Amino acid sequence: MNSRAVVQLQNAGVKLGSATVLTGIDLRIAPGERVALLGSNGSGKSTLLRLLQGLLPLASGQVHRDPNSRLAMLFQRPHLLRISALNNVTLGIWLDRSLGLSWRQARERAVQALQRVGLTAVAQQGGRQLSGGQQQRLALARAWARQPDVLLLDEPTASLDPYAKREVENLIAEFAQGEALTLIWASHNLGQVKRLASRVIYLEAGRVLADLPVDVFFNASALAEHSPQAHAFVQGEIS
Ligand SMILES: Nc1ncnc2c1ncn2[C@@H]1O[C@H](COP(=O)(O)OP(=O)(O)OP(=O)(O)O)[C@@H](O)[C@H]1O
Repeated sequence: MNSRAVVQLQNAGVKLGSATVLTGIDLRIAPGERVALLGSNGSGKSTLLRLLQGLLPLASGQVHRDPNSRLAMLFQRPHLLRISALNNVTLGIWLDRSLGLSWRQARERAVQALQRVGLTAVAQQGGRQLSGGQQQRLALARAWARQPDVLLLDEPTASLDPYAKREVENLIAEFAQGEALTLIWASHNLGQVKRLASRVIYLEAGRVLADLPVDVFFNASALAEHSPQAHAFVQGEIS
């Protein structure tokens, strides 16, 4: 068993303004895990992702990130520039000086990334002019081109139609398959969690109330025993 953690939280707490948004979070994520964050609106999923990515300071506790692991994050709505799809990816990875790529190398990698997500045909079109599903694939290409060890995704398919949802989900599954990529993502889609996750974390009011292997989480009686709150949440979602 690999004892290395890509990221670890100990008794972590986060405040936003005067509000305590995360409390007493203990979490250890090993390479290659596919961790889904579940919980109702406002339970703290996005805040936890932003904390893991290093975008938020801790109010209490500790965070350790493996210095050799590269993290990339994808948001619900992609942040794209008013330049071509190809340049959105090229610029994104060229600006990441930890990659140390020349513009030419960044462009070569961007071309490959667009091919991987099936956007070669629209490479010269404005990134913001693409459809919602294409924009999310473009953001995924930009994240993938950085060759991350850990991919953090905040409801990456939430704003997409069912077809685009499945396309983006399939790409995420492909990236995670057979590679040592660690996936951590927030989702409201239980089917997607069943399909992609190896582990499920359930949050309520900024606390982790369940942290279980996916098969245990989706076993109703086992879940009820581990966490009545998580069980009630899942029942509410599927009813
Ligand atoms: N800038 C802020 N200042 C104060 N409170 C905030 C701020 N941003 C978020 N919050 C609060 O933090 C809590 C957790 O929010 P967060 O966005 O992490 O939840 P979430 O589980 O991702 O929700 P959703 O499913 O709706 O995306 C919520 O109660 C929210 O109102």
